[in-house]
Amino acid sequence: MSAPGGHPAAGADFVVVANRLPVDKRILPDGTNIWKRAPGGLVTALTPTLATHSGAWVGWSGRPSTPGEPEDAPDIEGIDLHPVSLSADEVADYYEGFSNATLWPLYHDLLVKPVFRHDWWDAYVRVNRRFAEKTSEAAAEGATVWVHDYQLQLVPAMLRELRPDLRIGFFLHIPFPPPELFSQLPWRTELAEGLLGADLLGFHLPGGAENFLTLARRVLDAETSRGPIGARECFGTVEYDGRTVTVGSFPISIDSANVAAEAASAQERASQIRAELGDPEVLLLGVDRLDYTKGIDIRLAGLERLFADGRLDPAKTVMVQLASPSRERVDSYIEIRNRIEQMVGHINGKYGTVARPPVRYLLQPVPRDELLAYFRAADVMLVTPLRDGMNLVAKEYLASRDDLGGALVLSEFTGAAAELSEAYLLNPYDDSNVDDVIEAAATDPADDRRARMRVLHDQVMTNDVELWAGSFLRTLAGDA
Ligand SMILES: Nc1nc2c(ncn2[C@@H]2O[C@H](COP(=O)(O)OP(=O)(O)O)[C@@H](O)[C@H]2O)c(=O)[nH]1
Ligand SMILES: O=P(O)(O)OC[C@H]1O[C@H](O[C@H]2O[C@H](CO)[C@@H](O)[C@H](O)[C@H]2O)[C@H](O)[C@@H](O)[C@@H]1O
Repeated sequence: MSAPGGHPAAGADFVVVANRLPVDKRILPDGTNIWKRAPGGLVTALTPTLATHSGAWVGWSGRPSTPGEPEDAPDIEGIDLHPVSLSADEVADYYEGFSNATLWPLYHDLLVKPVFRHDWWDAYVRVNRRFAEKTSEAAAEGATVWVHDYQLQLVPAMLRELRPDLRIGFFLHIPFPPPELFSQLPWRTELAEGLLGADLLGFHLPGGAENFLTLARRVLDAETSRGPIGARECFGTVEYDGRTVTVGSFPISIDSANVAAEAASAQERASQIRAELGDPEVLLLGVDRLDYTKGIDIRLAGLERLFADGRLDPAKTVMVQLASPSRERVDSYIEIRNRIEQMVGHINGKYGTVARPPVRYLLQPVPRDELLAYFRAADVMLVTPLRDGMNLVAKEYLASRDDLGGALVLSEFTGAAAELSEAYLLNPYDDSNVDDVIEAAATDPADDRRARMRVLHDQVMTNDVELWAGSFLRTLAGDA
């Protein structure tokens, strides 16, 4: 049924559009489907907000569709889900290709060389259009639509063309690079124009927002504001196509109160984990998607040097690395996996005993309650990315520690470092700094570590995901 304007009368007033639905579709051996809540930063961040807004979510199920297969549309935790189908070729070209072998490395400091392919770009345009059309069908007249992330940068302009009645926000979850890097893209003009279809463009950090303003001036010759941007304040503007687009910084966070409560109830399991690991003097922990941006190799190399130099004792130290498989068919992900597994084997072979390898490595996601028990058990949390938009793991660790135990080692090259200055900050490109900081976090007096944790825990409890989503949506509504 359509409203007078031709838009769905029963559509949602608030629609989230993201590459992934907040669930994964799994096919059981008997051929039936089940939907499971998916891991990942965006999903974790938005689920509580959507549940309170009773909105809709447009996204991909995480599996390629077979031609002709109808997509079922489940309703999970009060959210109306609208699946977008991708064929196996589109998964290869749009998701693994243009999103994760072109844009991802380009936006993460060229840590690997981006691949520029016209057939991938064509698939990106086609899939973005499909998302825009699906969103247009799901949104009620005058609805607010919140588009997310680098996979969907053309959606704001495509959607505006289809539905000028909508209020459109866009948030980028990864860093926005300096114009010097972005300008390598053969399709830089199209992407910048795609983003400017939004009413509000959000970035984690002021630096990302300022990079975008510079780009709009250089690539589109647009008129922009020039003053500094602040977190959740001092917004910038771009005048484009007869409209004013607002640009701002909104550092994402987590559902802190829930994480703290769930982690406190995992204390018994945390003690059990330490016992299972042989009650080490120092328990170091890493939790990441297996991605070359995360610096898993950086922390392993640091650990080996600390063992080699006698600064940490391999008989009394255990490092647990929980890695979730990610983008497994992309070459650079295959390479980093091989490298990490070779390093783990090398350290255990050289510094372990048969009964007690110092590194315990898992390549599978663990259940949420188990993850929180690991946070609660760890003496030192190692977050060492070479570049990371925010890093929610760091914030989850801090929220988990209402006992004020533990210590956070945090790379300066994460978005989280901008807010968490009491962490043990390190430069992952400086080997001796890596070693010094990990050693300090493991051996500093308990009172010093506790004092840092008190500030950091409070910081994350105050700046939670409600503040992030609320400040973005108020700004989008023009109420900021
Ligand atoms: N349940 C579960 N969640 C995980 C696991 N590994 C990572 N996560 C979650 O995935 C999210 C990762 O977000 P973030 O650190 O921002 O990095 P991203 O992977 O680049 O989005 C966090 O909410 C983690 O708790 C795992 O093994 N199990
Ligand atoms: O969907 P995947 O390809 O499996 O990847 C998972 C998510 O990874 C990225 O996360 C980013 O968003 C986080 C929340 O803002 C942020 O903390 C982190 O620094 C980013 O890397 C990606 O941006 C998401 O789209 C993916 O769903």
